[in-house]
Formats: sequence, C-alpha cells, structure tokens
Amino acid sequence: MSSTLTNPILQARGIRKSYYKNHIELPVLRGVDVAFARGEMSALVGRSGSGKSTLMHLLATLDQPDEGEVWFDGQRVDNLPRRGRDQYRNREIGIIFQFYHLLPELSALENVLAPAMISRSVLGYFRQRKSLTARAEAMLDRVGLLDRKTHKPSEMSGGEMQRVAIARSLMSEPKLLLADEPTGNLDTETGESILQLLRQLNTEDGLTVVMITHDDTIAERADRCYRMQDGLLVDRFTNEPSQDAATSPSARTSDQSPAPSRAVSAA
Ligand SMILES: Nc1ncnc2c1ncn2[C@@H]1O[C@H](COP(=O)(O)OP(=O)(O)OP(=O)(O)O)[C@@H](O)[C@H]1O
Repeated sequence: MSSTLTNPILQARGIRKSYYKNHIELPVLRGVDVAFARGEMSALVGRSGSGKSTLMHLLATLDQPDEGEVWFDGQRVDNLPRRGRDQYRNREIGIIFQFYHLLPELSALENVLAPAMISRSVLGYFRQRKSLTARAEAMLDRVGLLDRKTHKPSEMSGGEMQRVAIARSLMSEPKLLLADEPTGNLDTETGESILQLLRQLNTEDGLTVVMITHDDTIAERADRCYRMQDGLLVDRFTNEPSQDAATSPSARTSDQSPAPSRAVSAA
C-alpha cells in the first residue's frame, strides 16, 4: 500500500493533543498523521484508551488540537471560526455515535428533522417544512425504517435507533460519515446489519465512511485500516475486497507484519 493518498477527503497532519488533570499533562495524541481516501470505507482501530475518540473529535472539529492541522476536501478546517466549523460539521460530514444520541421525547421522524430545525430560524424551518419532512421520510426509508417514523427511541431496538441516527446524519447530504463504535452497543447480528447498511451507503450512495472501532473483526470490513496505539498511528493495511463486501469479512492482504513500535505516517 502506498503511504501517500493522492486526493484524500479528510486528513490529520501532525496532530498532538494532551489533557490535563491536576496540572499533570496526559499526552493522548503524540503526532498523528492520517489521511482517509475519498469514496472508501476506512477504519481507525485500536485498544481502549489509544486515542481514537479524541482523534475523531478533532477530525469533526468538536475539539481543537494543541498542534497540527485537520484538512477536509482541500480546506483546512481546524482553525475556522466557530461558525465555519459548525457549517463543516452540519453540512460536509455526518457523525454517528455508539449510543445514538437521540432525543427521547421525539419520534424517529422528529429526531431525523431535529438538526434541520435547530440550524434554521423558526420562519426558515416552517417555510421549508414540507420539503424537509419529505427528505427526512426518504432518509428513514433509506435505512429501512419508514414504518417506524412515529416511534420514540424507547419504542425502538438498539439497531433501529442506530438506523435513525444514520438517517439523521444523512439529512444534510454529507460527503463523509464519521462513525464512532457504530456497532459497539449492539449484538453481533444487529451490528452486522448496521455494517451492511454503512457499506451500502458507501458503495451505492458514494458516501465516504470512517469507522472508529476497538474490534479487529469490524476493522477488517473496511477497505483500509489504520491502527492506533498509545496516541500514535502504528500500522496501516488494506483489506482485499470480498466477493460480497456487504456480507462477508474481507481478508487482510498487505502489511501482514505485527504493528511496528514506531509511528507510521499515512498522510
Ligand atoms: N476529557 C478528558 N480528560 C482527561 N483525560 C481524557 C479525557 N478524554 C479522554 N481522556 C483520556 O485520553 C485517553 C484516550 O481516550 P480516547 O477516548 O480518545 O480513547 P479511545 O481509544 O477512543 O478509547 P475507547 O475505545 O475506550 O473509547 C484515555 O486515557 C482517556 O482516559
């Protein structure tokens, strides 16, 4: 695998990030370079505490690095003013989390509509209400849940809630979906159906997908994997496309060696 992607959609360059507890520095990301290929499904894999979620938050501009840069589609995004970062997050990328982050009082349809409501004025929302509702229904249909549109989260299974979260993330027609442990709270079979949905969105709708996972068997379902350890990127490999990428795990084909102890630059 080449260490250089010619046209990555999302890239972290030289990222460093520490947290502080009682004035003691805890370095969590210690110089991470990683680039995610446009149109692919990638996985960021590593043990608990390796820094995956911290990196994802920085990639999503939910937090800012101490050092380094984040680039999306040819534009630096980490140093944008707050409004620019909000626009990047609301329009260019979609984000889903392990615990779905749905609003419990709202129905599935209202949850899918919620970001569109929040990002518009009351008048703007009411002017566009019909078309936004039609789009929200289309997104629920895309994830196979239109018949559950009036259900509240308490009336849905974990897999259904994750589908609603995915539908919500698709409302803005993002180019890229960041998925933090998307199957982490689900049983194997339900997790499998979510992985298949993510793969379909990738192959059929052209959505770039970046999954964060601690699970090697899930990472093997991606086209390309990056392994993190102790705040460093220590390995990268591609997975051979399987005959049915949506249903069977693919085989690791390059860089079969164990993770090197030094950092690997993938930018
Ligand atoms: N706000 C915070 N303040 C202090 N330390 C933090 C904070 N957030 C994360 N950490 C620490 O940073 C390290 C990396 O955390 P992070 O959540 O990025 O890891 P992770 O690889 O995503 O782990 P997991 O798979 O368990 O979510 C951990 O040691 C964690 O305890």
